[in-house]
Amino acid sequence: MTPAARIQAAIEILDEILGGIPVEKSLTNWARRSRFAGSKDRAAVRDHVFSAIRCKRSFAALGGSESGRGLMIGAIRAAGERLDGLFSGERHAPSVVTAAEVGRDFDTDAERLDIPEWLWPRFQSSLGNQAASVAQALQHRAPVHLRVNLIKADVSTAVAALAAEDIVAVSHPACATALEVKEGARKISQSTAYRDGLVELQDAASQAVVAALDLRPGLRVLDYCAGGGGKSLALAAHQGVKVFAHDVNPDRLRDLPSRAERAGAPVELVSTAELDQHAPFDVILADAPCSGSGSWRRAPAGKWALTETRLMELTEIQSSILTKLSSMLIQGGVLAYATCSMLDEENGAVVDAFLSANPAWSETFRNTWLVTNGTDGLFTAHLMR
Ligand SMILES: C[S@@+](CC[C@H](N)C(=O)[O-])C[C@H]1O[C@@H](n2cnc3c(N)ncnc32)[C@H](O)[C@@H]1O
Repeated sequence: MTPAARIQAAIEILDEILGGIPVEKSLTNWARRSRFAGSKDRAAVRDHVFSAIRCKRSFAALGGSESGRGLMIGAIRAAGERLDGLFSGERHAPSVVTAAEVGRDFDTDAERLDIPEWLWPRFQSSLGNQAASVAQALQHRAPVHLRVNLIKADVSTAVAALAAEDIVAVSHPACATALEVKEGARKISQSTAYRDGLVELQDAASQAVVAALDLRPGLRVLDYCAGGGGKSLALAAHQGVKVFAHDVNPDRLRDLPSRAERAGAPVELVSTAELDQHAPFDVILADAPCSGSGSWRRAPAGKWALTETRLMELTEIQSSILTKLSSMLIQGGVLAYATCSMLDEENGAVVDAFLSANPAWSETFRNTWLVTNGTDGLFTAHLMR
């Protein structure tokens, strides 16, 4: 496909997404009806689509409309590139840009920074003078990080195994097990290093949330909101630690047994009904459902889907999870609260409200990771009674 044809494909996919079709579904639909597209074409179209969703407000302003075409015109203007070679009207290329398709100046900072207008004041109160740089970081794609699975390999062995398959990875400062992939990211899932369980795809700050726990042999650890199980596997990579994985939606745990098998990291799945018979636990990780604001680079549609009402609902769910889990911990155990959000309402405010309502509890650790430091944005706090 020519560069112009890739843009035309992105325009069609974006129109579907703006019409309400989920991002991955729309990309898959396009790939199915475009058998002529090679893997490089698919990757390039995907990059166009994700970039346009991350920057939906600013590209729409620059491109003159919130349509697939407007977003792609805005993308090209934002990159300072010429439109005429791409919007040529030739075969498979988008039609020539008309005089009506003019861009305009940004109305607000939130529009320039691609944050929903209602959210910008909260973003500023959470992040202070870092709000603008964090919002700018969210306009760009996330790096690819790996976790070295210490059950199978040490860091240098994993780096060498990846290098043998033309995947260049270097240590990331956020966590001792974290690697940042510099070259060959698209080869990871087919690589022997990945298939043999030497490495897992996992953001460095997600690894750091687990590394912040003092995990010793013999501890019984519950990952209460295990989801796909990324953190369960990181927990289970600690020798002698017994990991129980739970999720209110058991479907989300579906792939965890095969992932645990590949990693050589035993994890026991626990249903909601079985929790009481396994309690109390020494450590509970509550990686709570949240806005996902710390991972909006990877899942940018979430940035535009979030509403004030949903944010309020999430904070209520977060608080209720903490309250529920506080009765499942041994005396002297650690309740670790975590989110992949950078909004104070979901982080410090939830923990502070819990501590005010439960004076026997205290906080022993708190940290926030911001996207400006090259990881996803995450928060964690350790609570003890
Ligand atoms: C942030 S995700 C977990 C991500 C996962 N820990 C990981 O590292 O990949 C939050 C999870 O919480 C689950 N969840 C939502 N509401 C819940 C609730 N009330 N109790 C327990 N889990 C819940 C969701 O199904 C979702 O899988």
